[in-house]
Amino acid sequence: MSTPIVEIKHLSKIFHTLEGETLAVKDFTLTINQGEFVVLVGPSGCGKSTILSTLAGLIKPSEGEIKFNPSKVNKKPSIGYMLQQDHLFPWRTILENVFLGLEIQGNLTPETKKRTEQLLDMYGLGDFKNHYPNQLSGGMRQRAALIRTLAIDPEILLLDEPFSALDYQTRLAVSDDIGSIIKKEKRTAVMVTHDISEAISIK
Ligand SMILES: Nc1ncnc2c1ncn2[C@@H]1O[C@H](COP(=O)(O)OP(=O)(O)OP(=O)(O)O)[C@@H](O)[C@H]1O
Repeated sequence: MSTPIVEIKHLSKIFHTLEGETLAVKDFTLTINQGEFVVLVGPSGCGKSTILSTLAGLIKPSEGEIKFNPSKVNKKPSIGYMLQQDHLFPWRTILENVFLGLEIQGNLTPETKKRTEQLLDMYGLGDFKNHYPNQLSGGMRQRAALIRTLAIDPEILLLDEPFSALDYQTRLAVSDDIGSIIKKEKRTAVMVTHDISEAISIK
């Protein structure tokens, strides 16, 4: 049976700026089940990033509510957020980059190090762990960015147009690649994109 991990109910968000008000999201409702891969597709400016930022807790809804783990008395799951650019630090090796989230959490232990190195090996970056980001292709860097996000063991992955910095052909190959990693790791994921072919290639 499918277990809901997030319930978004009647979410609306209005941004107030000096120029006026922008209704970024209007009455959005969605239930996401454990292990589900949800892709939200829509044109630029339709409010996709706002939905992700609200899910991540970075901004507050103007109306509506988000319930996490409704069956476990609203326990907030850990969330990993992957952005449009890979944001790997050029002066750190791939290994040092994928350890970053764990370091920030103060959770870089022999066990978490080992698990992260296993992810690099499993997903074809084991031979590149001592390379620097500029020595890797765009697709490999994006894979490294995903492994950095997975290293902190998030219950929900949020992906904001994670392939938009890549050229078209690489984008389709990498989205397929990243989609299968996320499924293999049995993660719940929410991805937003304006590109319908990208959404379809995540099968
Ligand atoms: N912090 C903010 N302050 C004011 N307006 C904002 C803010 N963030 C987003 N908006 C506005 O809200 C609307 C939705 O933006 P959002 O970034 O969520 O859309 P999007 O679908 O993710 O588009 P894109 O793919 O271009 O990022 C846009 O009109 C945008 O200008």
